[in-house]
Amino acid sequence: MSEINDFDQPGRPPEADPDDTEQNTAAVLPFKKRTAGGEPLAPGEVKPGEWQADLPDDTDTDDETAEVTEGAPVDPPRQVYPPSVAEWMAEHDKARQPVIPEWVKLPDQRKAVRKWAVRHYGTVIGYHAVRIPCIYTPKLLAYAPRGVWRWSTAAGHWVFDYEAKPLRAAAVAAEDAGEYLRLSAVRDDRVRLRGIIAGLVGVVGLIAALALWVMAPTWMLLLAIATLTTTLGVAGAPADRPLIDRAKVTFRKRKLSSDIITRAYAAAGLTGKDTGIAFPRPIGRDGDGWRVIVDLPYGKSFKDALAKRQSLASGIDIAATQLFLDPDLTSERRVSMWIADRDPLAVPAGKSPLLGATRVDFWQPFPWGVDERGNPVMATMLWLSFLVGAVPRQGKTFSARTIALAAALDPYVRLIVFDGKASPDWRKFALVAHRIGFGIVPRNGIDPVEHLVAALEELKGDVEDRYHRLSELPLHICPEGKLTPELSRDKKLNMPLTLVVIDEVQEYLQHPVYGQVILDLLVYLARVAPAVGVSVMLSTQKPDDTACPPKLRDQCQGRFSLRVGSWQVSDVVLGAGSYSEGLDASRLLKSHKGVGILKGMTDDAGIVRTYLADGRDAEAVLTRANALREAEGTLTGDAAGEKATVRSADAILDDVAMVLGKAETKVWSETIVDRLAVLNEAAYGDWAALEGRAKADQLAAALKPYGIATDQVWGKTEAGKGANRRGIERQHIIDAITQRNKNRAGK
Ligand SMILES: Nc1ncnc2c1ncn2[C@@H]1O[C@H](COP(=O)(O)OP(=O)(O)OP(=O)(O)O)[C@@H](O)[C@H]1O
Repeated sequence: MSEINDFDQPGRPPEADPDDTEQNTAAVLPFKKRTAGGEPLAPGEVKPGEWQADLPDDTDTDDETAEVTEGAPVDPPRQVYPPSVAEWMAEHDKARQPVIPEWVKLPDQRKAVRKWAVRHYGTVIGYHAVRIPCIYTPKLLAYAPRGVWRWSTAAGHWVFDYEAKPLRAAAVAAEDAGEYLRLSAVRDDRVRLRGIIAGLVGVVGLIAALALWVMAPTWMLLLAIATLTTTLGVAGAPADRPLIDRAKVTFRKRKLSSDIITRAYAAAGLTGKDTGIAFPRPIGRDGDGWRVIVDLPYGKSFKDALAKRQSLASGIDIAATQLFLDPDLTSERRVSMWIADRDPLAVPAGKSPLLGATRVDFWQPFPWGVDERGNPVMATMLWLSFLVGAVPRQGKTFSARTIALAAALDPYVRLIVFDGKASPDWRKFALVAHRIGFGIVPRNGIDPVEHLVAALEELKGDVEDRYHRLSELPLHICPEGKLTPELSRDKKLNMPLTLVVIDEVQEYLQHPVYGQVILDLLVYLARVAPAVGVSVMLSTQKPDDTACPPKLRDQCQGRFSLRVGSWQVSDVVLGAGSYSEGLDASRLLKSHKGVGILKGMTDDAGIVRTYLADGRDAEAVLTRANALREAEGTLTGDAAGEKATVRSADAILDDVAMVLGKAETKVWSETIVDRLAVLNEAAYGDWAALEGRAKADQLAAALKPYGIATDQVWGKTEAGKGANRRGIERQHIIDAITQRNKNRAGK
């Protein structure tokens, strides 16, 4: 009887018994168990991915006659179904390489490869050209004598049949005279023939050398000497020291194996003793890195792997910035890893291709950057509002500006640009912007904050008007009730695509007087305006609830977060739940300038290394955009030198003060609205047309941002009369105006 070995595997057919089972011919020795990594297994431990058979309790060894009962296996062997034809074809489709590589088809990539080739080979050629006279030539001259010696020795050995010498020596040692004489005769014949050949070659060589010396032009003689010296120098060079230096450093590129990945998952605690990871697809190269698909043990999820990202990177022995984890829609336990050869985010994407563009169609996606693998990322601002957030100096302004530059190069896009920080970054947009303002401090008689409020109110009116007009247009012109490229470019309709850019928006939102008004207007525009071709792009270094309230952030479908301080802030910019999807902008490093995580612009979310357009580039583009707009007759508003005839947003305070008599301490709201309509029919006519309470509500809403209450307490002062009516105290208005004037003076 043979012992049952612990390593017997289920599913493996039983070995046929040897013919003579009675005879004890060999003892079965138990092997030491070993893990995949070669370590001996602890007792009871199982190799990952293997089943351990539950053997019947064999303690009753005294009972020699006990029979092993055969029954249905607890875990029947897994059935492996052959792939269907569709699966087989899909698998082969995936594996097929494109006939023409992608980089040949895409002009951007072609250009990049061309530039790289010129740069790379130019450097290599230059590197060697410098070294030819001062390093390579002296080395060749030094090695040439040894080359002469090596060649002549080799020629001598050949002529005198040196290779057969050991055979002759062996015949002598064996005292085999017959064999020795036979070998000597062969050698004599061979030496005679080879001597003649060598002599002829020598004579021809000498004649050729003399002919060259006497007849050849100097350049040919020099060339011949250089060739001979180089050949002799190469022949004489020591084998361990290269004659030519390397012009490039070879980067560390290790081959990844499943053992390394298994080690990493075990080190990160994602696999247990009895549970291993599986590799549904072979590990393969993907761009400048490796693509590894891993199935975690049952019960573990992508989130677990994400939480252990640092440990996984350490287990693979790479920097955390080289490891990218993506979820897989087919299974919660499947993790797709991309392991870059080196940190791809520290490599800038380079200059924006827009710098060379003469014009852009803003209805089409435009190049904004590249992803971590160098694939182009196209951006679009159609039908969405966009929020950019980051800590300072990471490239927030530059990345938003590249989008605004694309808009500037489409002469039919109206631009409204405000920069809360008044930095030089946006100044040149004055060449094209319909409305523009810098900072929050009034200069040259213009208050940029009031200008912003007026611009947003103007835009709000425009948006409402667009909705009315689009719904009135016949279906064949406006099929979905939405703006179309044709409609947006029809100057008579005056409904161009509009991009509102507000950099450092928190400066405006925290403004003591207009902050609330601006917030309300932006919430309205971000929510309602994209459908009629008006997009809002906001950027902020303070995305928190006070500086940029959630009611505004939540309206932004598109989000872009460059480096932030923590994953919580990253979630604030990118939207709640982004971290659990693997999107965490706090992982980005300080050196990752212009790099961020994009979400919501398209179906895909991921890393974008934005293209660079510096101040000078931006100026060149905007000068071109200005000329383009002038030629197309689309230069409007501030850029066209138009004086904005806008009422300041807080004009309501002055108007109310004006309609209150000096002796009146308190006046009913309805009365004030009626008087306002008389004062300025265009501004307040609609209010006066409202019925009863609606009139008072309208006034209350307009005065609320300035802290003026139109309260019911008022009603109680005149016993019983109009207790539920509302009104205004004159003193409140005076206080608000005083405060407003103080704020203005303090700016
Ligand atoms: N795409 C990019 N590629 C390379 N470098 C970039 C890129 N974008 C920005 N930078 C670098 O980062 C610096 C900071 O950029 P930017 O002014 O846009 O940052 P910011 O986040 O707006 O800073 P702040 O909050 O101070 O305004 C730039 O001066 C530039 O050198």
